[in-house]
Amino acid sequence: MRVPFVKMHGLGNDFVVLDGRAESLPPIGAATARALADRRTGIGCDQLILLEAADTADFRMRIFNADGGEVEACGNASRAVALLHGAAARVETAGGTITVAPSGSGARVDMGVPVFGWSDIPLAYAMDTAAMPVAWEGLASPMALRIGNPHVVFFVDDLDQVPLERLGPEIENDPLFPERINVMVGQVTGPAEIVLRVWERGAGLTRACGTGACATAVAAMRKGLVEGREATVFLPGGPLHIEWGEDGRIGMTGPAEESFRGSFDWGKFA
Ligand SMILES: N[C@@H](CCC[C@H](N)C(=O)O)C(=O)O
Repeated sequence: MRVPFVKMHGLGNDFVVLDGRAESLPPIGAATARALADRRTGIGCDQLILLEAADTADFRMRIFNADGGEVEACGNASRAVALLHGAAARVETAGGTITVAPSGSGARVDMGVPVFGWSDIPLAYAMDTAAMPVAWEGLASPMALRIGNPHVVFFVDDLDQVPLERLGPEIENDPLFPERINVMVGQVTGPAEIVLRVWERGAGLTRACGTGACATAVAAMRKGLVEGREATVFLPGGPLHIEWGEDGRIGMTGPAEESFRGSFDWGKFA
């Protein structure tokens, strides 16, 4: 059986998208997701995205990291999926229902409301999530929050000095984070500008993370590191515009692109 796929990306954070909305696909588990995501022997991507029919939204988006783990949210894939769908839509995810709307060569996504409670993120024990009393070498006093998925955000004076490829996996897998965590390191470079590097849970260093950009902008706003409630977050793959409305909801606007379409032999990956 051959299964069609669309290869897409948002700022270089890349996806294999399988569309099971009209005709359902065979069940996908961790091993299949890992095999498809493998850049040497599969199609290759940071996340595998599965679209399914839904009862209470226009459709459902399921997200698998390159390590095979199914997770709750993916900001960049939300924009890619908006482009693929071609119209505004309510999209059910494991992290909550989001609203996507194509805009120019990308999309705006209503990412919902951030969550700051330690047990909701979750952390292993109670602490102040706005200034956590923890450090990994020079990375200290981060903020933890949930944007559908869990993030820990550090701010530093010089991003180039941070060995994220070494500290990222250490922090991701620290017992303080029972569901592991996405690790964001930001440097504020202007009244509404942040430069961000990303270590993603289950995917490692990526060129961009949409939920991570939202988490970092909200953390900077909460800490008073930027002025107002809008910021541009510059990732290795390019910028995202983030607003945090007075109603508590986060808006994310940025590009997405289709790279190519193809099909694969299901039996090879099942
Ligand atoms: N690339 C994504 C986030 C994907 C999921 C994340 N690695 C997790 O494990 O929560 C984005 O653009 O938000």
